[in-house]
Amino acid sequence: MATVHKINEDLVKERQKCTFNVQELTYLLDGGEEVTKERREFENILRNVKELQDEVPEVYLSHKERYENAVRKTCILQNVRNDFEKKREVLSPRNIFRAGYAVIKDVSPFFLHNGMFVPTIIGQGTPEQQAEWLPKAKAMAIIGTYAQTELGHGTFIRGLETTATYDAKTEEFILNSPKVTSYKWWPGGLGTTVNHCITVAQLYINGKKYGIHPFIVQIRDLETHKPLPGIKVGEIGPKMGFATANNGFLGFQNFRIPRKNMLMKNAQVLKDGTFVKGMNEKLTYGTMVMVRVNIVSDSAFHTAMAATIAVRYAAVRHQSQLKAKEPEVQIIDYLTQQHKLFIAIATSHAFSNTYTWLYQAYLKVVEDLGKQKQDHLPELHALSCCLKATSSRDAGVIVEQCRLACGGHGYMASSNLPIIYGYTTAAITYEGEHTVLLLQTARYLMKAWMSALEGKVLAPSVAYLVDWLKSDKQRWQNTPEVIVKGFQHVAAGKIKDAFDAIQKHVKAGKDYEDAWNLASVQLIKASEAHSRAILCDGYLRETVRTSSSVSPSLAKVLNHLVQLYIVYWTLETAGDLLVYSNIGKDDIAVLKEKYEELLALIRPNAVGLVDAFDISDEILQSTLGSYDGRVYERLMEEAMKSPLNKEPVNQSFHKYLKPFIKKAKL
Ligand SMILES: CCCCCCCC/C=C\CCCCCCCCC/C=C/C(=O)SCCNC(=O)CCNC(=O)[C@H](O)C(C)(C)COP(=O)(O)OP(=O)(O)OC[C@H]1O[C@@H](n2cnc3c(N)ncnc32)[C@H](O)[C@@H]1OP(=O)(O)O
Ligand SMILES: Cc1cc2nc3c(=O)[nH]c(=O)nc-3n(C[C@H](O)[C@H](O)[C@H](O)COP(=O)(O)OP(=O)(O)OC[C@H]3O[C@@H](n4cnc5c(N)ncnc54)[C@H](O)[C@@H]3O)c2cc1C
Repeated sequence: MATVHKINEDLVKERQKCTFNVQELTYLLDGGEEVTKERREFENILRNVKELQDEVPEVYLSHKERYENAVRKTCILQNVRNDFEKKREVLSPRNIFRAGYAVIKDVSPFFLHNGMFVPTIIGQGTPEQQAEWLPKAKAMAIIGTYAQTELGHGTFIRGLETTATYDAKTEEFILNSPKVTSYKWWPGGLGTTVNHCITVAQLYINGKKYGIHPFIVQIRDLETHKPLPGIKVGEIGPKMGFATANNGFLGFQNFRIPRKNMLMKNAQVLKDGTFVKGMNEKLTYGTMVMVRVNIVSDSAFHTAMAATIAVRYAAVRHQSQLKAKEPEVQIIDYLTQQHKLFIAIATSHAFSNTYTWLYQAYLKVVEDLGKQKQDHLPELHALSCCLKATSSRDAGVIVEQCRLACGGHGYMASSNLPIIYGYTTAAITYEGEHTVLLLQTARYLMKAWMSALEGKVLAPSVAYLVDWLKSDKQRWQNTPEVIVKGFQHVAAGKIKDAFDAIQKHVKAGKDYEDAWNLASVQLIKASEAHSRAILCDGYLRETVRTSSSVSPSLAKVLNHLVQLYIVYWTLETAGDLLVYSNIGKDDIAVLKEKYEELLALIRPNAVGLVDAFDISDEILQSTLGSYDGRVYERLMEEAMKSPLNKEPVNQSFHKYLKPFIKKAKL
């Protein structure tokens, strides 16, 4: 029988202080009681699968062993999931995504299968293609990835070099990787796991180039798993994180695939080689839009993980005295510690709330596209770019801040903060590099500004530009609503400045493209300010909306969190607000006090708030963040698992140290 340990006394006291119902918040964050129940039930089943328990912590395994262990466990996870779904409903993607962390300590080698391969077939395939590939892909009879990036190009996908040349005689495409730079590089699972992939390649028909399109390609034999003739595939080697993601490379040499393997929901190639244009060529980029939306949700989860670890640890950890002769204090009672941590909790809520409305906006665009309507696509693209960029970047900063808040122990692999940092920061680069995505949003903002000047009606997310042009700056008040207006004024002011900078360069004789480049630092600042205004506005609106449907005690806490988020960012961007809004120095002084008040209000609920994220110990994988708070015991237990502690004297002593010391004595 498993030993039941006592819960750390500080944590017991913290939980007693909590002023709201933790369970109620968990249900709210999950999207309903049923979702929470389903999640817990599934996590509970996984907890009891003996084969999923690691005898040796993964960190001590070699690169190869780690990968093999991840594949082994991913297969078990998939089987458990299949059994679960046979008896009950299909698990929600978020719940299966969360459970994955309990099984694979790092990133699953199947990550891209569910994350991009299946969604691309859904988003880019015709009904016939879906009927052919989806059942096999969903059942994992075939396993795939998304192979777009090449050694030479990741951002500029119009520059991809893999070619797909149509041969009308055989009704096939011939895939080739003409140069080393045209090798696919990065796709998760490609190294040694998948047997299929979506390959994004330049289409050629009768010598004419038709741009990039997605193709389904089988790359390995389904029986032997050997690469098919004409395929060169392998793993790219160790990275900063993503240790078990099995990222790979791939090259083609006259590799033939049938015509029906080009995903043709948008553009088509007919048997005779006629190219039929799609409604909008950018719809080929659709999977990326979907993943960017999902990254906002991932960022919320990663932030919640780091916050849970660091807040629980801060409640357990005592260090230094506030007053002489008094006991050492819980480090969570240092205001500087609260400053580092409470924003982590609020940020996770801000991203969850943002994801809720952004995902609905995404679904609406998908529905519209089905009716051949694409009016809201540019706005969704602009929003998904800047919110992906800002949420992943903020999450990276927050996770690192949480690590620092745990002092030396945060640096331990067993805290799990290094792994969380690895996958959080990867998201800043993948699925569209940070700066590049901010610049995509900036393109939209420049057009919106021009439309605003022309008096046109703007899309809701940029409608504030019209208000800003129409009215004088509003009289400042230190209320969340007026502060959000202030963020919009900052965004509008920076958008105007960037626009004027471009115009100035153009007037001085520069090409528009050069002018754009010369103004691009201002452009990304405008995009960042726009993101912050959107995040704060959306978070505030969602909080007001949900507050009416939850208990008053919970509504109060949610209100503290959203205020903290807004006031935190006011103080962080005070310089901008002083330039672009009516805020005064005195208002900032008042807000500094308000911020300290909010920290004090949140303090009794800090542990309750991270408990409400309901991240099980198996998912958290952290010596510092477990529910029972046995921090020191767990650190010691984990240390004892080091292979170096398995023998009293390591052989290197006899081999190297002893002769070395002897020599030194002579
Ligand atoms: C089902 C969901 C349930 C919810 C569950 C959520 C819980 C989470 C669950 C699961 C999580 C799963 C997460 C899975 C994560 C998997 C990630 C894995 C690892 C990473 C994979 C990858 O990185 S794949 C490769 C990604 N690569 C990129 O992103 C490349 C970036 N580059 C580009 O996108 C383009 O090249 C770029 C846009 C930068 C430029 O393109 P270009 O053609 O040159 O265009 P440009 O000239 O600049 O602009 C022209 C015009 O087109 C417009 N536009 C551009 N892109 C789009 C678009 N995508 N959509 C619409 N319109 C677009 C652009 O705005 C321009 O318009 P105008 O200004 O001319 O009007
Ligand atoms: C962990 C991980 C997993 C990945 N998984 C996959 C996968 O499964 N499938 C896949 O296809 N790809 C994958 N990728 C690749 C990823 O999508 C690309 O790395 C990403 O899109 C960035 O492209 P890049 O590497 O070419 O960077 P680059 O574009 O070369 O960026 C380098 C620098 O140049 C700057 N830059 C580039 N273009 C511009 C511009 N127009 N204006 C201003 N600055 C610019 C960038 O801001 C950046 O600072 C993965 C990457 C990582 C790190």
